[in-house]
Amino acid sequence: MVVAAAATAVAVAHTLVFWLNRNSQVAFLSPYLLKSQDLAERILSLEADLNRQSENTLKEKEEHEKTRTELEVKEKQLEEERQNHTLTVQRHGEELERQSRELERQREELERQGRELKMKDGKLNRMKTLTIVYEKFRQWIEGEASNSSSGFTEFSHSEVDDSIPKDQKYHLGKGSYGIVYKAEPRGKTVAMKILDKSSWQGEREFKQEVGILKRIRHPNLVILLGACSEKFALMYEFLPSGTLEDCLSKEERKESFSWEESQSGNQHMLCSCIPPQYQA
Ligand SMILES: Nc1ncnc2c1ncn2[C@@H]1O[C@H](COP(=O)(O)OP(=O)(O)OP(=O)(O)O)[C@@H](O)[C@H]1O
Repeated sequence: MVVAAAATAVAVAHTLVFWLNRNSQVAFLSPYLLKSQDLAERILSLEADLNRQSENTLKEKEEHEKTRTELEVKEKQLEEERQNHTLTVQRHGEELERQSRELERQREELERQGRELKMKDGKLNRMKTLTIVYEKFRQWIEGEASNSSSGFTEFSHSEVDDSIPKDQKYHLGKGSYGIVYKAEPRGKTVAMKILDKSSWQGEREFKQEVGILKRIRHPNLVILLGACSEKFALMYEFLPSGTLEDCLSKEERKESFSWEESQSGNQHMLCSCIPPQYQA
């Protein structure tokens, strides 16, 4: 505004000087008018400087604004990257924890399988020993001379039928394979077991079994005195002292045998049946 006013004043002064020079009437005013012209030019130059500076400042301001915006964008990006990084680290941590739990579970599973294998191994070894013992036992049975079965009697169908007692008091008990009676075929007291036919495959199997049983001699086993293959009947020597259960309860042994105990019992009994030369 000031500059415009000065410029106007200068223009007016010019016109006035021009007009005065032409008319040669106020020549004495010329030095002042010239000074004021200089002043006006300097003002114009200053104004131009100011305009330039103002433009520069504007440009700088725009640059500054641009840089600030860029910085803000970068800052935002960095923040997003930081958050993403934090999330990734957190996910990795969780994944590591999950993997470590899984490893721990697999380790425990391996340990459990190891224990199971050890147990199976032990059982397998016992079974192997038992198999060897049974095999030796079989060899012994097959190799035994038939004279060991001396005293064995084949009974007829009718002899068995006739000796089955009607009185319930001669009914000794019932096992998994049949009923046992106290009977007296051919005047000899025996425990006669009539096998349930459904529990046998047939006569051939029965005869095979009898062939083995009649050869066995052991202090803890009853002797098979006779049989009848038509009736599936087995005659054992009669034991007057009651059942095994009675004996055990007398000894107040209430707990049952474990699998291992019964197997080692079987093994011990079989071993003691077999002569030393056949033993494993
Ligand atoms: N030789 C015997 N002398 C006296 N009683 C006997 C004789 N054999 C068996 N008994 C009686 O008959 C019952 C049944 O015997 P059995 O041999 O049929 O079966 P278990 O040995 O008791 O069982 P499982 O057949 O299931 O092994 C016995 O509990 C016993 O009371």
